[in-house]
Amino acid sequence: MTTDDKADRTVATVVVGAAVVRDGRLLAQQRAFPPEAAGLWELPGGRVEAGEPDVEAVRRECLEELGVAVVVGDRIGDDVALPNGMVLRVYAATLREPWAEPRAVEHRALRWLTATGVAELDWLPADRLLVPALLALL
Ligand SMILES: Nc1nc2c([nH]c(=O)n2[C@H]2C[C@H](O)[C@@H](COP(=O)(O)OP(=O)(O)OP(=O)(O)O)O2)c(=O)[nH]1
Repeated sequence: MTTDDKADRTVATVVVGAAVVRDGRLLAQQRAFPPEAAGLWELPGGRVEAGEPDVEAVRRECLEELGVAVVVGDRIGDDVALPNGMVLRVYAATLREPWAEPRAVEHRALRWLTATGVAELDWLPADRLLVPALLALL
């Protein structure tokens, strides 16, 4: 086995998050499970599948979780290490149809946040580290 093979095996799984902004507000969603995360807030997103480009994963997760199509923009902030060995990587996004209304398909609630709301929300720990980068979008 070469050093490169070993490196490939240790690449962390990426969880993509979408920082969807409309009219100066950021979209956040409240987790319904697992019990230790229920009630905390996160960005729409999820695990990138094998061979899937990050941008495609952001589009897929937004369709699955919110029922809306998004246009994916720049990366936001740095990758954040998650406790389970994965990394959270966030991309800016906008609704492809600005009038579309996202729905909480798998989550407890959705909220469009002002800057004050972003600063004060009960985020998952990894997302809390991204708050300065998220505020810069608003
Ligand atoms: N989607 C999302 N996951 C986050 C964020 N912050 C954060 O720590 N996570 C964690 C929670 C989970 O451990 C992991 C992704 O979980 P997920 O349930 O969204 O992933 P998934 O859609 O691929 O779901 P599944 O296959 O596990 O059912 O990343 C965030 O802002 N968005």
